[in-house]
Amino acid sequence: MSLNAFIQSIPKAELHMHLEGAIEPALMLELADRNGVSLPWQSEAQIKEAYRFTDLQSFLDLFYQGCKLLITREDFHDLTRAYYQRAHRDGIVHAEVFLSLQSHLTRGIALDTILDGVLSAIDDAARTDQISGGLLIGIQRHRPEDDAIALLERLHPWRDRIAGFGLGGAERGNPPAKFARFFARCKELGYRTTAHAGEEGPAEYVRDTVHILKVHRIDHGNAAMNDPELVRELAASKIPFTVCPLSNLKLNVVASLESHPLRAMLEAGLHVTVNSDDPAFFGGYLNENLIACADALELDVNHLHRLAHNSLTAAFMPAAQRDSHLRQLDAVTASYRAN
Ligand SMILES: Nc1ncnc2[nH]cnc12
Ligand SMILES: [Zn+2]
Repeated sequence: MSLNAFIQSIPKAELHMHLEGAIEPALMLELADRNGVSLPWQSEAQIKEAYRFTDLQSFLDLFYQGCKLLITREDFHDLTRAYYQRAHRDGIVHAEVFLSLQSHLTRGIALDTILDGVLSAIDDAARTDQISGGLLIGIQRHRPEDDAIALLERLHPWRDRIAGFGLGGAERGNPPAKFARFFARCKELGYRTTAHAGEEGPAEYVRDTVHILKVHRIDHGNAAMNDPELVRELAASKIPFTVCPLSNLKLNVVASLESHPLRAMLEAGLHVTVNSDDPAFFGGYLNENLIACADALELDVNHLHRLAHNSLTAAFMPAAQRDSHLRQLDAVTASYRAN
């Protein structure tokens, strides 16, 4: 079995993927047609041509444009279902997905419409493909903290269907401390939390995200590597990092995949996982991220086993289910090593 086939065959979790970042060009055209929304592009090739980003903000501008195509329950359902079908083909056994609710609510789309569409597709995936899912509500950090708190309270009736809350959007100029009250309230209500940190922001943002927001996971976290003392602390605490290599490449967070910190993060003892972030925009789903990193960073079976193991233990998943996937992972890895 080749290393790429091994990557395909191991059970793994994806923990950092924005649903609106999974709108493939073909679906974009279909949604525009279905909803009578005009697009500046006529073909899939033209859409792909537009995906040249200079930084995070240049990408977010397009990401928010794409959000406007999502209007009906079916739109949210079809997008979510398409992602889970693709995840299942990649050998993903559990996927937690971010939803940028505020982008849809502020356009006047009803909360019921959005959540029914997404949650029904997550249920379909569990029933049809035995892939478990989790919905993470992604708060946008350029908006006021009070809006996030109001949304948190409004979501109370769905509390049993929400796996956790995250924080994304433009990092520079929106430091973690801006959301201290929001994350304290999440904690009071018993929610799991994650936050993007150290993607474009400095190591200090990663430290504050852990110390002030007290999140369960860090999304990205690359900049932590600029602070050796922080790395030692985060390695000891075993806090998971959801790293997104192809995203980092496309948004110029790294100059090349060869210079990506993923391998150094693993070797420093950080609890690193690999994820696709916005796969339709960045040219790769989870396996493509893993394969590209294996190539560029010369990862071997031990690294890849560790990454899959980390993804399963970092997931917001019941222990019995996690342990069953871990046993399967060890069995597949042992058989690969034996051949
Ligand atoms: N890579 C990213 N960083 C911050 N916010 C995002 N929203 C969608 N993708 C994102
Ligand atoms: Zn992200």
